[in-house]
Amino acid sequence: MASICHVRWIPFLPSSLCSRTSSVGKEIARNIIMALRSVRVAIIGAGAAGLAAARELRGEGHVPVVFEQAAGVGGTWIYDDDDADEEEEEEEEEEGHHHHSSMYASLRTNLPREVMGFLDFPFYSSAIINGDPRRFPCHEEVLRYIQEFARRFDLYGLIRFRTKVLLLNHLNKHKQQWIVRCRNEEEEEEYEEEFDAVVVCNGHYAEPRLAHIPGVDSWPGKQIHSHRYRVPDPFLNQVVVIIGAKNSGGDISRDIAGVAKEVHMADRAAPAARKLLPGYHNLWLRSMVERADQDGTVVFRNGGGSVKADVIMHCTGYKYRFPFLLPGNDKDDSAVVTVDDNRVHPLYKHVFPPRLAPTLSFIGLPFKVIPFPLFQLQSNWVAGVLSGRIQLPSEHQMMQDVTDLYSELEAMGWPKRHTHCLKYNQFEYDDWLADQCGYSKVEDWRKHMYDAVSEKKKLCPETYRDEWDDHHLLQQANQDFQKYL
Ligand SMILES: Cc1cc2nc3c(=O)[nH]c(=O)nc-3n(C[C@H](O)[C@H](O)[C@H](O)COP(=O)(O)OP(=O)(O)OC[C@H]3O[C@@H](n4cnc5c(N)ncnc54)[C@H](O)[C@@H]3O)c2cc1C
Repeated sequence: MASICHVRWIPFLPSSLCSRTSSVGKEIARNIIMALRSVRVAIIGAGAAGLAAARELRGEGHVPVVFEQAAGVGGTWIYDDDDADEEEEEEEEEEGHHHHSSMYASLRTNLPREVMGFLDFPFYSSAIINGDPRRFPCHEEVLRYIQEFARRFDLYGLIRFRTKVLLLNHLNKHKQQWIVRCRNEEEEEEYEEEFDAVVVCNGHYAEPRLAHIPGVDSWPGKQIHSHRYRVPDPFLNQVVVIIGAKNSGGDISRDIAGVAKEVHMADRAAPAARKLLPGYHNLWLRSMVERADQDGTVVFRNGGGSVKADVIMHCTGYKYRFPFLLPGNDKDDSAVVTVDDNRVHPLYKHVFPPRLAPTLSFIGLPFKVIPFPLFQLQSNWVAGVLSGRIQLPSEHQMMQDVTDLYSELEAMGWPKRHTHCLKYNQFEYDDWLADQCGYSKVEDWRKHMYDAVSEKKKLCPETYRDEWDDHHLLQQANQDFQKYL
């Protein structure tokens, strides 16, 4: 690192740290004049993760440049009502146009705004006309919030819009610097630029993962993935089988039930006997799909019956994809990272590939988490490691940590594809990061509110967004937010 970086005196603390310092942070504050390295960093993506990274990196004294293939900030939250089919989308991708977002028209957040927002930039309801003041607002409100974050922290000037990163390559055999090859859509030109480090924030809700259904190739109906779902109208009077009953599956089933003839929501955890959902005459919970037949029938597992269906919709999640990384060869260790059954390997604490740390990092890979605060903590960690404020263990120790994690997951019977799922330990992870960064731990009210909402969602999937009983937590959150006004 030393040969490629500029050493600078930085007489201030990293941006968001100022307001959330723990005793470790105060210790850092005492040594307020620190010699820190400043590096030029390429950030791929201007979604919530890329913006958090840009803010933290600049706050630490680095020089970030954000590459964004779309024309605006917000990533996933930019709703796009064009329901392009697969072929069209592939063509668009080849031509370098930005990928399709996965938002659908009726989407409301599945987290309350208090929980969802960045740690020191509360997600208040926007005061603008046509704003959505609800606790679980529509997607437009989230986009406005992200845009406001970019404005408030003056990030727009760091972003090169309509510029897609095509390839990342090492500058030399010591692998200390990166060449970013990109294409500017406006100028219709490709160019290369050198950076000391790269932070990958390209999101992971764009590459659909499909359920394997025996016989589906000769089944005559239509298959789509929730990635392409926008509005219920095309499903008028149709019989629709939805695979997956998590956030998207649950919401889209209810959305479609308003117009479809029948909706059958298949879920791994559902019992064999079909169950009509309360409040509906045409929406059933079914066991998982066993096979699809040539005559249009879809058969459910465990003797769960069958139905003649027009459409199968896969609400089965997404795959990690980094098309700008050379695939390399896992055997001779030349691959930057590999993606095997949705495990991005090897990554220390889901962020740094040990061999290339800290010049390459990934923000936002964990799922089943509260994303924005996690992006902020990971970004501050990366910024601190790049400047030398925070130390990483040796490459060997980081690899050992990765191996230990895999052994733990295996012992728990956890599938490989859930390597980055932090369903049971997100707060432990967040607090570990906070500790590294000198932040205070994630607020207790946020943790309790998240748990309370998760429970309520399970019990009352129809109403959890509009009825709640966590008033005391809400009060604590609002009190806490006062300090950021
Ligand atoms: C349907 C749906 C509902 C959700 N609901 C919630 C919710 O209620 N609450 C919540 O907190 N989270 C929710 N999420 C999770 C959401 O994805 C995260 O909140 C967050 O927005 C992800 O941000 P990101 O920056 O990691 O990725 P993205 O928002 O996907 O941003 C990635 C950016 O990288 C750009 N990019 C990708 N490749 C390149 C390239 N090669 N060159 C240049 N630019 C590139 C993309 O154009 C995009 O702008 C939801 C996600 C989905 C799909």
